[in-house]
Amino acid sequence: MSEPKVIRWGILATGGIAQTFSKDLLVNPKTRDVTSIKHTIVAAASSSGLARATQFLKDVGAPSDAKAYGSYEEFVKDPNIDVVYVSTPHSHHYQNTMLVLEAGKNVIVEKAFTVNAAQARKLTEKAKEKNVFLMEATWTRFFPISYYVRDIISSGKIGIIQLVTADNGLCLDPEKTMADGKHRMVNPDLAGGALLDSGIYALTWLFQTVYTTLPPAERKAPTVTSALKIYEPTGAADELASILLVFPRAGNKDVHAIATTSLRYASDPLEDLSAGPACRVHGDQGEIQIFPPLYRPTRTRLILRDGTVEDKEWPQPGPGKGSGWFNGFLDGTQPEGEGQGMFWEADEAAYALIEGRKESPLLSWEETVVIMDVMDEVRKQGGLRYPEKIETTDFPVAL
Ligand SMILES: NC(=O)C1=CN([C@@H]2O[C@H](COP(=O)(O)OP(=O)(O)OC[C@H]3O[C@@H](n4cnc5c(N)ncnc54)[C@H](OP(=O)(O)O)[C@@H]3O)[C@@H](O)[C@H]2O)C=CC1
Ligand SMILES: O=C1OC[C@@H](O)[C@H](O)[C@H]1O
Repeated sequence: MSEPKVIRWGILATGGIAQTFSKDLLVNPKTRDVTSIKHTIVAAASSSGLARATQFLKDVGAPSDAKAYGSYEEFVKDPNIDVVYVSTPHSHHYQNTMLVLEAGKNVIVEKAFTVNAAQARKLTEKAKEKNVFLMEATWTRFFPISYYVRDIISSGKIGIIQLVTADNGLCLDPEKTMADGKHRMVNPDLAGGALLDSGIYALTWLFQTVYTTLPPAERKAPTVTSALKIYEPTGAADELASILLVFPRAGNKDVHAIATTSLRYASDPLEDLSAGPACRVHGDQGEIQIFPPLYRPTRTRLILRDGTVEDKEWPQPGPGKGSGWFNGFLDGTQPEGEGQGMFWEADEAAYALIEGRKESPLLSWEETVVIMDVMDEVRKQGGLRYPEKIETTDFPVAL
């Protein structure tokens, strides 16, 4: 058997999710039956200084020769990096990713991809110009459970899709846990709010079931009707979003799709799945249900009109090596004995690099831009605009 191809990662920013992602990168791929590739970390950069980057590399167990940088600008010049993972707050994605692209490097960017669609378009144009790989790192798309759900729909098992509902509610108690308003979840300067942070997962399920499952030529952007509730303590971030999308389809087969998201209620209040599914894809022959949390679901139920009921569990493989941020990320809990699941998106990037692809068919540049267009429209209808310095497409801008 040939040796696995090693992909050399650079980590831009050293916060919570960067730790989880980096630890997942270093999980042995054989634990998920992947043998053709392997990931390593060759560099990390922190805007907080060299010491922070050095400590980060130690904490995540990176190889001892991985290089620490105290500035993003120096880091992007490192010739040893094959691909960069950008994990700053939403507000910074555009500036940081443009910096990486200008340096001619491949890059994946945490969700939400950018603050707005204009920024998303600029980044895809730049990736095209530089002929490099670019992908929104919405990890859930690349889980085996997502492949399964998309396949169920494409196979026609549940018939013609009529309606999809998806809810991602995070019960964060923001006035208590983020009382000073500086946390990225509620801070307007960091493009905080439910929509961009957790609403993206509800939208991900709508899009990957209704849009991604069609051949690209048949995909049409949806119309948007929505309501937002503003989080009053910080004034310019949303705490609740309700979105109705109508996806046009030929032959009177339009699909209605509803996404809801919140910082105050949980999709699964007892965290035991007793609240039922968080996403339901209704076809005229049955439905596929996905249980919460929608950012990291581990259970599906298929119900067909012929009486079939099929429950499936989708535990994440590999050791639980992450820092434990999900299920509320504030209490540090994580399912015992499970991997986090961030390695799937890294694998997707690795395959693309090896095959010379510049984007992922599971989340194309075009689809990312359409999703950002939807979020722009929701913010427009809800009267939510962030500070100009993070909405701008000017580059470089110091934030
Ligand atoms: N995929 C997933 O499941 C998750 C994704 N995310 C996404 O990851 C991104 C980061 O989230 P998370 O890791 O929780 O955030 P953190 O606040 O924990 O980390 C963000 C990091 O960005 C860097 N940074 C640069 N400038 C700033 C600034 N002005 N304010 C704050 N941080 C700054 C800092 O790193 P440094 O000092 O080293 O430069 C900081 O540690 C977001 O896009 C979020 O939506 C978050 C959680 C889960
Ligand atoms: O991306 C995310 O997924 C899990 C949540 O806990 C977190 O708020 C969010 O940023």
